[in-house]
Amino acid sequence: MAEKVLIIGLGLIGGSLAMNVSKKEGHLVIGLDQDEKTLNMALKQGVIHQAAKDFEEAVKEADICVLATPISVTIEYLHALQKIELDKPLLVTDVSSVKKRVLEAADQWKHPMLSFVGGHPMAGSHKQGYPAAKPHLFENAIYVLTPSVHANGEEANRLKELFSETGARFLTFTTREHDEMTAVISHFPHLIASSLVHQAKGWQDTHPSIEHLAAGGFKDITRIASSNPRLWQDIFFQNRELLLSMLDDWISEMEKVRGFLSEKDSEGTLKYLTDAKHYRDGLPVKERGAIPAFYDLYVDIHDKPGAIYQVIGQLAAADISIKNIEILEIREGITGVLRISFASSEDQVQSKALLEKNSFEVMLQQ
Ligand SMILES: NC(=O)c1ccc[n+]([C@@H]2O[C@H](COP(=O)([O-])OP(=O)(O)OC[C@H]3O[C@@H](n4cnc5c(N)ncnc54)[C@H](O)[C@@H]3O)[C@@H](O)[C@H]2O)c1
Ligand SMILES: O=C(O)C(=O)C[C@]1(C(=O)O)C=C[C@@H](O)C=C1
Repeated sequence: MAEKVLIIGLGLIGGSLAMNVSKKEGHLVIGLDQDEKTLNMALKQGVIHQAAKDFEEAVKEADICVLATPISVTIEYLHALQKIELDKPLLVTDVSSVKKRVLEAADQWKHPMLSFVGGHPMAGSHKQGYPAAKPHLFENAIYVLTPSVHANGEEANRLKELFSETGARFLTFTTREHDEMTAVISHFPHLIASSLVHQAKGWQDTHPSIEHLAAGGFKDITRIASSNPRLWQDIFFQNRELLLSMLDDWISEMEKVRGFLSEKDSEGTLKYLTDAKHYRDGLPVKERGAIPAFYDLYVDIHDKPGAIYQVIGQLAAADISIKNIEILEIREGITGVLRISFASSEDQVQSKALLEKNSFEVMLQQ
């Protein structure tokens, strides 16, 4: 069914969703953003069909409204929506990383025309704004739906249909389940990543070379510390109670690790690391989220001109398409590691065989 879809907030997430919705036959995408440059860019690129000037007018025109603004702003919009006189039904959804207060606001609605199904695509980036948006951001990602008390299954199905071009997989959870799980696998890790960066920064004065030693491991684990601080401050405060309780658990966990080291408990330490490795290695890899979505190969390369070209040139000659490429670690005069991601395991296995035939050292991760 053709729908008029209003997307408020055309940043990383809203812009990426708009790129998918505007591909759908017959759908009219209306964009609204406080940043005029963003709005103009999206309009110029055909990602939205109309730029709205007035919230109330745009809401009255739409069949579906997607709130893709910072969480506190989304909650303000939810309060504002119930004051608008509508003469046709409006299905509202959001993309917020924390759901408790969002659903509290929507559950309070007494408006006969309004219904709400919360949404949260579990994919993103440390980058922000419309320029970082991309249509394939949600490919293979989990897209969590959290229906409000007034919503029915049909409304969730309308959203699944609306976002069908994203390639995401939909799962429904209660608000509490969602907020607990995202606190564990997204919000708390973010807090730890920022604290690790602070720890390194603290050692910088006494060890000025420390920044040059920050290689693959540190960069991998702290990438998310480069995200938009304002957005994450909002997320931390929206999920404050759960994060406080997780900080207490973490402090006891660190006491346990401290005990292994102070007691020279090598068996305990080995078991701790082994258990973590087994759990981490068993996490699903074909979904986006904590673990990359693609099929990865790790290729050892030498630090000399043309080294990377030799690898990708051979894959190109064999007509194998690469989804992503990243230099994980390369130090002057020493070998580095190239992480190449493929969309299918066939491409991954074929590339491994090809590169090994040409004397590259390759490790496969599935
Ligand atoms: N960044 C991620 O990785 C990620 C992933 C999933 C969900 N989310 C959620 O998505 C939402 C947006 O995050 P983002 O990363 O896209 O941020 P962003 O900064 O890239 O985009 C936010 C957009 O909202 C606009 N905006 C802000 N206030 C507005 C207002 N009052 N009216 C209209 N437009 C306004 C901004 O101009 C900007 O274009 C947040 O609620 C966040 O929790 C983020
Ligand atoms: O990839 C990243 O940079 C992200 O932080 C994405 C991430 C995550 O924690 O996985 C961040 C917040 C979201 O609500 C969903 C996804």
